[in-house]
Amino acid sequence: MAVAPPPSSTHASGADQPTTGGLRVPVLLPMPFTGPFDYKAPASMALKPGDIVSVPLGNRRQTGVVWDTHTTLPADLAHPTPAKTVADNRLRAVAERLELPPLNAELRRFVDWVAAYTLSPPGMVLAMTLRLHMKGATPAPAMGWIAPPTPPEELRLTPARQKVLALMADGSPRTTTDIASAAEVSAGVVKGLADAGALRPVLLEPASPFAQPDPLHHPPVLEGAQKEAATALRHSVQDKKFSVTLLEGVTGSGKTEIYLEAIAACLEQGQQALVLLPEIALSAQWMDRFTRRFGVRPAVWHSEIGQKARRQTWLGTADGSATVVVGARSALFLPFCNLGLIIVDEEHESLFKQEEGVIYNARDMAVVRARLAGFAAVVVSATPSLETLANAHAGRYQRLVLPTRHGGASLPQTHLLDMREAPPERGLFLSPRLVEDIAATLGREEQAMLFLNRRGYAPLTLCRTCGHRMECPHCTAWLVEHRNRQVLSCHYCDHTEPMPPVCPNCKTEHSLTAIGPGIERITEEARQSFPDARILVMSSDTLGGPAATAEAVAKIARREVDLIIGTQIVAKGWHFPHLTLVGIVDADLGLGGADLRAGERTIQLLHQVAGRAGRASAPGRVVLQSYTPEHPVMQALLSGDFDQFMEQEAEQRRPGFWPPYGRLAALIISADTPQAADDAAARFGRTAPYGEGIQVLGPAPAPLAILRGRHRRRLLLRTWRSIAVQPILHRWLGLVPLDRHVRVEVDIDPVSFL
Ligand SMILES: Nc1ncnc2c1ncn2[C@@H]1O[C@H](COP(=O)(O)OP(=O)(O)OP(=O)(O)O)[C@@H](O)[C@H]1O
Ligand SMILES: [Zn+2]
Repeated sequence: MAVAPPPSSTHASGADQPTTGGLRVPVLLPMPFTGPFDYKAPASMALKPGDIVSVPLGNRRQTGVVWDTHTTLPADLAHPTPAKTVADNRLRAVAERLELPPLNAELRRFVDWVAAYTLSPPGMVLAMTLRLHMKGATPAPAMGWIAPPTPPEELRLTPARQKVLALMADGSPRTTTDIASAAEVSAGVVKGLADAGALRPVLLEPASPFAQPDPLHHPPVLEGAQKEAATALRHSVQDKKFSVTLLEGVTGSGKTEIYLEAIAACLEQGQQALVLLPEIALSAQWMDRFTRRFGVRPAVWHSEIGQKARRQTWLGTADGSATVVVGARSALFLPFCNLGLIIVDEEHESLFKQEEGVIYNARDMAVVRARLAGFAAVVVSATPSLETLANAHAGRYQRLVLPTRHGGASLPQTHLLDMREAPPERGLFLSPRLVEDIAATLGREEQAMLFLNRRGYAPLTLCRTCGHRMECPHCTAWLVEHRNRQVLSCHYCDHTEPMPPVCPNCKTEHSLTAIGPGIERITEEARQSFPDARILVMSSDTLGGPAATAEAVAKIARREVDLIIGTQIVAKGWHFPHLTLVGIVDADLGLGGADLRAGERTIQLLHQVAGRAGRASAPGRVVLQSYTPEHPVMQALLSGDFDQFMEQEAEQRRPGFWPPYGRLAALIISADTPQAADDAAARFGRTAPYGEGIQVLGPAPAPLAILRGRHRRRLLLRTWRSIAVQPILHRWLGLVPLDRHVRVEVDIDPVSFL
């Protein structure tokens, strides 16, 4: 049941006063309300903006944050909510100020900004910052022992006891466990000494779990372009001003090595650094690299670290003890107290876009956080997005380029295999020429990799008798066969069903047929072609988590694997020195559909996979299987001229004001019934904004017309770059009353058009 919130008052204007004394204070709660609520602050609490407090809400207690009494948003984004002032005598009082570090002004402004930009309730953005359970968040201090200057007179001294007293003679406090292991005695000895009065209990400061990275631990030797780039990055950090730098370089050119120098500069000036990776769970090798450079591991933030680690890292960023954090996009909302640098590695990755809840792009919001707080951001890629390239061309971003691979390694040679000329045998998917190439590679005792971005055995199951297709009952999607688990499953929702023995439509037996390949099927084919090869399959189905991934990567490095078969996981920045051949099973996949960025995204992904080949002394080869070798994407992969391809992309997008030359915002309307969805979509269509430089496309059924049982319609607002979409959207949304069953999602700068 919904709790009736206390009446709200968002102070759209007002003096910039500290909210001390027995006053009313606005408190932002991590919930989908339009703004903060007013509470009464007992004078004794002396509350200030940023303090984390517990307040009554309905008949519960809720954690919230004392918010600012005025907004600092630019006019484009400021969206004043009508202030409904509650009489003083009806205000409820703040219950308690929690013993937690307050959220600083920088972070509060960032929360407001992201909320306004994405049209999300500010409380939902705050929720991403407060995502730890606040209860009991201060860890209990540990107990330890200290030796008094003189031991008690009648102490019986055994050899074990002497060892302990010798250890403790330096006067430092230690825990029982530490004493027992350092003096090589049992815990009983420690207890005996304590009982005899030879050790006294002390409270230990809660130890920070974060060791400090040492910028001088193991610096690399840099020359030429690497040295220039590292120097430029160091300077932008040392400037302590807002700047964005694009660090662009071919795969294996040392981009990671170079941006670690920016982190070193940041550490040298006593500031914190944040590194955002698209898939932190896959970062085993990255962690090792960091450790080699700085001597210790960084703090890590992603959805799979436990509750305790989350709490420690959250507190560590707030008190400054966590100096370098590497994380997934949500790390952007950690309460850093002294952040001086954000790095976004693989900035072109669509995984930086969060598609649920608060819909935001972590790459873009990282730049916003850097701008609001005045420090350097670095975005890194071998194949930068058109958005970032346009920013570099316009001079908004500094651009640094590493043109060659490190250590004399050459870029892999690319071969286009025209599948119309060299088709595989019926029912198979690897061209005989690719099979020969793999055989030759394995014969030289080098490693090969097959890439196909499709999980499971087959993307479609069809009845040969009646043509029935196995579809998800809840989504507009085919069911994907997973033969290892003997199920059909939907890749858009949780639906999974056993493989039926007969066609559910015509009841014919043995008539259901797998159409097309997934990596399970490619693995089956590879096992037949290379019965002696040691094959490792890498996909989210076979790699349970970060530990399993790390183990798989270690196996490859130890050369216990000959052939790697994987989905996009294999593209992720790995450095496999013995890998010399990469075969792309279906280079055309991903080019179908009407996605604005299909070409750009395909070239980025395939370039990255290709970049795994030949990173050490032996030269690498990449074989692309394609039915459309004349396609500009294939030709660009063949020539390696990424810049020219991106220029052509730019020319195609410019005239129609497609991003980055215009702005997009999508409305996704969903409802329980097609009728309700159509009605609501039509109302949005009728009230659509218009004007010079403003256009609305749709409504139209979404490509995923049904998702988890909800019927979806889309509208797309496209404007000139000079026009802010937020005020237009606010007005538009205000014009259309919706009934309870209809939901509207706003997606600013959409990446997915499904
Ligand atoms: N100056 C250097 N000194 C020693 N080793 C280096 C240096 N520069 C790069 N390397 C090594 O070369 C390899 C490739 O470098 P790195 O992984 O940084 O490249 P990258 O551009 O980030 O690659 P990718 O885009 O493919 O992920 C790594 O093993 C790295 O340790
Ligand atoms: Zn489904």
